[in-house]
Formats: sequence, C-alpha cells, structure tokens
Amino acid sequence: MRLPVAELHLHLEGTLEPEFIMDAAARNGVVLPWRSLEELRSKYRFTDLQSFLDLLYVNLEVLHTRDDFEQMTRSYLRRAAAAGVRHAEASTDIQAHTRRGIPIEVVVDGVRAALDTSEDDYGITTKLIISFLRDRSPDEAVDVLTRLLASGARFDGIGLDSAEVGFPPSLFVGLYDLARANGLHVVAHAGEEGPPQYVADSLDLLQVERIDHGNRSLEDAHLVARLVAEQIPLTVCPLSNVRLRVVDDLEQHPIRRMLAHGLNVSVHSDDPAYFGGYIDDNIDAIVDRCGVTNDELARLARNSIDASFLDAEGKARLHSEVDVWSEAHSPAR
Ligand code: HPA
Ligand SMILES: [Zn+2]
Repeated sequence: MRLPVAELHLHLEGTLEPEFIMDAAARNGVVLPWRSLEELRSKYRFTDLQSFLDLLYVNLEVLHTRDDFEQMTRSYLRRAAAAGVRHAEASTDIQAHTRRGIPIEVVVDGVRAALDTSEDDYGITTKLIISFLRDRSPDEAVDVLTRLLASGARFDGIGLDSAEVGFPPSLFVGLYDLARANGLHVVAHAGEEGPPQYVADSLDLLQVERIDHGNRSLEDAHLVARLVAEQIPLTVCPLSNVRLRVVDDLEQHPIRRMLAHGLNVSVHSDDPAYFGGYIDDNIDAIVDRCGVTNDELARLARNSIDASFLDAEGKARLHSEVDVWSEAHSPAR
C-alpha cells in the first residue's frame, strides 16, 4: 500500500511527458524547436527556475483542443492514483494559453471533463486552482479572473507562479482581493527563489492560506516562528528543488529540519514530467536520500490532508487511510 496523500502543489502543464508533447505537436500541426523525442529529452537540464520555465512554456504550446486538456489531466490522474494520491488540488497556468489565443472555456472545460469523473475513474477527489503568471501584468490577471468568474467556470482557488524574483506579492493585491471577495481559496508560490519577505508579504498582503515552496523561509528565524505558530502550510517539492538548484543535492534537502521545527510541511511533485518524478518518486527519494522515517512520512501525509481544501468529512476519511498505512508500517511489524 502506497502512503495515501493529498497532492496540493501540481502544475498540470508540468505533467506533459515528452511522448505526449511530440504526439500532440504532430496531431495539432505545431512545429516545435525539437525534431525528435531524443532531442526533446536532452533539454531537461536546468540551471534555475527561468531555464525550466523557458522549456515549459514552449512545450505547452502543443495544447490546442478541449480534448488535449482533458487527456493531459487524465494522464496525470492515472499516474497519480498509482502514486498513492487520494485527493489532488491541481493548477493550470491559464494565461499561458489565453495569451496565445486559446479560449478560457477550452482550457477549463477540458480539465474539468477529467476532474469531474476523477473519483469514479481514478479514486481521486479533486479541486482546481487557476494560477496566474506573476511575470505578466497584474491588470491582465485581473481581467482573466474577471472573465473566468463571469463564464461560470467551476474552480476552487487561485495561485501565483512563474518567475518570482522582481515580481513581488504587492503587485497582486487587487487580484487576491477579487478572488477572496468571490469566495475563492488563495495560495501563492513564494520563497522558492524569492526572499523570505515574499513569504511574509504573501501572508500579509495577499492573505494566502498556503505557501507553495517556502524554502527560503528558513533564512529568517522570525518568519519560521510565525509559520509554526500559525501552522501555515508549505507545499514542498524535493525533486523540483534539486532540479532547479534551490538545494544543492537531495541529501542537503531541509525537509527533516522543517519537520523538526514544527512547520506544517508536506511533499508534492510540482512539475513531475520535468523534475524526475511523481509524488511517490519524491517520497521514495526523501526516504532513501534524507533518511525520512515512517513516522515522518505519516506526518507529511497528515499535513497534506490538513492543508487541503477538503471539508472535515473528507479530511477524516483520508486520515483513516493514513491510520491503516501507519498500522501496516509500525516498527512492531
Ligand atoms: O515551481 C514553479 N515555480 C514557479 N513557477 C512555476 N510554474 C510551474 N512550476 C513552477
Ligand atoms: Zn510550483
């Protein structure tokens, strides 16, 4: 039995595997800069966040039809089910599609078609987060959110991602005010490459409920004390952190230190097709390379459940699954 978890930090566009990209390009008549699967595979070496984003944004241009978005989402859910994911709060970078002329409805209807049957098809309950690109204008973000709200599209929350440094949370106060006024949940990437102040500002100015990544919080003892006291969830992505050089190597990853501080951390896959694995691969990696124990794994799973936007009943159901896993993995056995 795989550790039952909630996946809360997952970019659907980051689940496009190279084969999917080449097939969709052929199907949709998109000319990519790479001639072959092998050439594409050779591009997955990154020096920082931007070098990854450059590849991500080229590859996602193969997505054109409602069916493309549905198939992308189904492929992820199928793989996530095998990885132990029991609840997923997946995000889409909608502006990466609208800016190249893909209608909002094509994206949302396609993703929703897969999410709406996910519990029956894959045993995974879901929520949808619309992420905004912080390196595009705040006015565009407000316009897209306004159009989404008017369209009747069903989604549960908003996020903020893409290039972080130089694009502080303060730029997006209006966007987050609009989202909260409409009853949406709010999360934001912060402290991946950006300074600890971006984490504090995400809490104070945007009033986010979770921080995606948050690694650099560890540089500020006052911030750590606050995150512990308020039990602000940090959705941490170990394999992503290594590939994007947020940490030097997996052995140095701070996940156990974060747990020891009492931070509400959980483990997620971010962009699994780009960073060397899905949530199970992340879990196996921190067990093998960081020495994470079964007790710590159960803590990480419980944190992911508590940090989710599930209702009390949904959380209780998943906690009982972790109870079963813990029983089967207790030292007495
Ligand atoms: O990890 C990330 N950080 C910022 N933007 C992103 N867009 C996809 N993944 C990421
Ligand atoms: Zn991310």
